Amino acid sequence: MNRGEDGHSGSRGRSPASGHGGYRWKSETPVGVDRSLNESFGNRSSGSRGRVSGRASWSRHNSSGYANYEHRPVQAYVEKPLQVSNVGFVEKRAQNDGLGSTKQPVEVAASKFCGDDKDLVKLSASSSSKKYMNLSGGSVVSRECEDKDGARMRCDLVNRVKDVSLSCKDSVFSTSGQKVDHSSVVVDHGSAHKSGDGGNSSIESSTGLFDIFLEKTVMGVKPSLLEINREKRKASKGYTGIVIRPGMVLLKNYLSINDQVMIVNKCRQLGLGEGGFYQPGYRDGAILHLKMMCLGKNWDPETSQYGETRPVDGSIPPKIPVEFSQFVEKAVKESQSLVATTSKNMKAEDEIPSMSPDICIANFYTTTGRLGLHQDKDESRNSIQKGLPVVSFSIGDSAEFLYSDQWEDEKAEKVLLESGDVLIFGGKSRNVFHGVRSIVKDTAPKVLVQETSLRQGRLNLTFRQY
Ligand SMILES: O=C(O)CCC(=O)C(=O)O
Ligand SMILES: [Fe+2]
Repeated sequence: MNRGEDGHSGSRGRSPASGHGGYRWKSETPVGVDRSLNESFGNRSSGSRGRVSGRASWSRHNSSGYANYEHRPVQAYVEKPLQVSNVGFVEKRAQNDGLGSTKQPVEVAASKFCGDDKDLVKLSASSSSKKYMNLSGGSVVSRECEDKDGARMRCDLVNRVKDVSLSCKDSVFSTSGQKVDHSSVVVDHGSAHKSGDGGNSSIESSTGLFDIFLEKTVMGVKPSLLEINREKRKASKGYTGIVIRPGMVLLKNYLSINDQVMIVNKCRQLGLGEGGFYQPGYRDGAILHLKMMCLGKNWDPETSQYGETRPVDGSIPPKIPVEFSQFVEKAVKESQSLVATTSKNMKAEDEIPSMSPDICIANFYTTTGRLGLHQDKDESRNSIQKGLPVVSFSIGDSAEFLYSDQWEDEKAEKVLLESGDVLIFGGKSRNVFHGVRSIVKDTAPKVLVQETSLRQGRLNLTFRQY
């Protein structure tokens, strides 16, 4: 995978290029080095690369199970028949995953306007405020999902969220083996904001790993009932599927708040253990504008290769939690059935092939984080050739996500990825250039922030099959 944070050779590198807001994408290398202008290009020698110091000798820990975490079904909605604006009425198969969905038909209401701005699409179920996306030839499918018993579900949501927080709270240990007590930790987005990107928790300072939680120091402002109710309404509406382009599907509002809380808590727990969140950097000394943790296999930005250990500290990446993989496989199935309703000439499986993730790259972007245009192409040749999709979860603050067939941000299309969105790109879009232009501050759901101690910023998980 070439991860272009400030565009390291089109891979997940970073590449300075002419660009928006201090972003430069093009570099001297053909495939994407994206270094920010204020970063040092030199310093190839060992030394300060802004990453965790030292090679800790990690003791193996059992990261595979969810012994301390009880995951419960979350989809308490009834699916209805599916309708797509320019495709007509289609019966939609119910989700089948044992994660709690019902097997009733689903109705999907679609809304697409073509005004002056061609292909302006309203995401009708995405939020209470109007959100528009500029899509070329995309189609939108909005699934209205109702809970069987609205009141009960809302109650359940709050209870489940609490359960998740509690069970995760109990299972969090610092790497020194000390149990971390979060009973006194109250979310304070206000103070998180004040401390900005520089804030860190006491655990972070003692381990050298990046903590995606911030410990509260001052009593924060609690979200208003109005805000909480708005978010609950949004959560109970279900998700909206959008075919952005062949092979690329966006499932808006796909992960429920309690799924997000579970994922955040699990990532925080893993992030403070062996192979946890650290500051990645390139061989030339440039750093990525994000913190990273790999699950399953390690992706090394210095070599653009996957391996079983992380060269910078010898750590072994934690396994991908089984619940995460279930979400991914289910999301891919959903995207396939959406594609089946919209593309007449292609089999959905050809457009977005199925996959079983064995790699997850978790990125945490602080509010100044970004990632330059790049292609994900360090997976096996077979995986890339088959177009096995990359599945991306967004949690926390929203991100301006760019995608393009070319390695030029001026030509890139933009879509806002909000908390709970799942983006899938495989098949013809497997090699799409993509990146994160910016993080939109203070846009994380208040309930999520209240129920976890997530910092300001964005957690992104991209799943792949090697
Ligand atoms: O954060 C995102 O949405 C994209 C992340 C990404 O492209 C990567 O990790 O390769
Ligand atoms: Fe990527």
